[in-house]
Amino acid sequence: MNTGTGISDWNALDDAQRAVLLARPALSNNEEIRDAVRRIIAQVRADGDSTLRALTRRFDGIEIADFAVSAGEFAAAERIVPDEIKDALDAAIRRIEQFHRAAMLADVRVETAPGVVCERVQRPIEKVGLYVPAGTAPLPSTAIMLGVPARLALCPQVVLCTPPTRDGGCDPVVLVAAARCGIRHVYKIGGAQAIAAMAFGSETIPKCDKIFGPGNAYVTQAKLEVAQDPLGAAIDMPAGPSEVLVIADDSANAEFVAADLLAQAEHGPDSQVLLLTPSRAVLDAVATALERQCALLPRAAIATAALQYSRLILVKDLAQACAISNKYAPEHLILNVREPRSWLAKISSAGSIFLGAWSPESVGDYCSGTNHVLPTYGYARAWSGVSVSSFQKQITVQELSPAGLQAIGPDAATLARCEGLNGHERAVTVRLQTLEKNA
Ligand SMILES: NC(=O)c1ccc[n+]([C@@H]2O[C@H](COP(=O)([O-])OP(=O)(O)OC[C@H]3O[C@@H](n4cnc5c(N)ncnc54)[C@H](O)[C@@H]3O)[C@@H](O)[C@H]2O)c1
Ligand SMILES: N[C@H](CO)Cc1c[nH]c[nH+]1
Ligand SMILES: [Zn+2]
Repeated sequence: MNTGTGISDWNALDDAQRAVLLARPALSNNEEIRDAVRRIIAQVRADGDSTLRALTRRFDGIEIADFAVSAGEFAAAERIVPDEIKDALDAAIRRIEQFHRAAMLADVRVETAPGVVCERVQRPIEKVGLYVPAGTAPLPSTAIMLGVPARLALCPQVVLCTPPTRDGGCDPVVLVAAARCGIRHVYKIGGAQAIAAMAFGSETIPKCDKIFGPGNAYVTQAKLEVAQDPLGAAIDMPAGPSEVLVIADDSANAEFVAADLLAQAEHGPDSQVLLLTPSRAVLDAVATALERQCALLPRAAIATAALQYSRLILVKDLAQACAISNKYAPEHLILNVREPRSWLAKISSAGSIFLGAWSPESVGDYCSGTNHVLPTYGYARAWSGVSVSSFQKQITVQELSPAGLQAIGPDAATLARCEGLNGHERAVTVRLQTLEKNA
């Protein structure tokens, strides 16, 4: 099988060629996707459930009478799913919960001047909507990556949407995973239409304040669209087609590197995987291993399609590799090099980092404890992956005693005067004068 993955020498390319090399595949037909998604959102807003049924017929080829998963379906899922899978889910949930709990933001209380107390408290987002992809494969792991932090944040209303199975049901492992996270409101609906339903509500699907979760280019575009609408919903981040960038030195095992690249390539034809290495021998060995390993995968056709957008790049040294990686800002970065931790400080943009030969990206996808819902498309330059704080609002509080106001009020009055905002100034001075009179 020809995976079609070309090898490029970074230092033999001009800036335009380098930009092409680092371009994301899904953005090339973005306008078409955006227009299609806008039409879907407008239809769902206008006609609710009846449009959701029509779109599910069109895009998923399924006739759905009731989107809501019944108690009977949850019970059947519990019976069908083998213990081995339940045990692995439970172990993954334990580790994800352990890490996410430890990483929760603490409340803050600081006295910034005598009698002036500033605080930060946290409150859960009331109504959250979780999207669990299931186009090419149902991803129960995404249900726990979203369900665990939602539960730790104590969100009162959690709904989950996921595309229907071919027989009009819901993937049983997704249901078991959802139930283990305390989620009972699950709807069989996928794609941009699911995002529109959670953002604006329909007869069946409740409107949510914030929508979480990854998905294909349609899902991601829909999230971006509803986030811009004041009547829509906030979103966690644009978490689109999966990406991995591997930086390898000459100590790297080419079989490991190829396996890591294919693990993300198999997600979808628009996944993107990159290798940066100063070792020509590693590049050649990985190219050969990719061909051989890809042919063995049940999803070889998908992985092969993704490899068309993928890059094997020869670089001058590891410092140059880190600089290119920061520019690309990958969803996942694997540092398969001799002393990986010594390079960590050089990395400024990545969704999640995997250090050393024994840290495959797959463990982050399932069960190491970190979250796998991460920014793609280069959004890792400014966005972070999902955490408990994604499900919370941080609210600041301040409380001043009379002495506190006397201590800082004059500064506020001076700055208000400087901005020509006399109303602001008066709100302070009227109190200071009262205190003086009563002194
Ligand atoms: N960034 C992350 O954190 C992260 C995590 C997990 C998965 N992912 C990515 O999520 C994606 C999952 O994609 P998927 O397709 O398997 O599942 P999906 O659930 O995102 O999308 C499937 C839905 O897309 C809709 N659809 C299909 N064709 C359409 C069309 N032509 N027009 C409009 N809508 C259409 C259908 O309604 C279908 O239900 C993959 O790209 C994977 O790489 C990303
Ligand atoms: N790699 C995906 C995020 O890009 C997450 C995932 C789920 N299942 C397997 N992988
Ligand atoms: Zn994955």
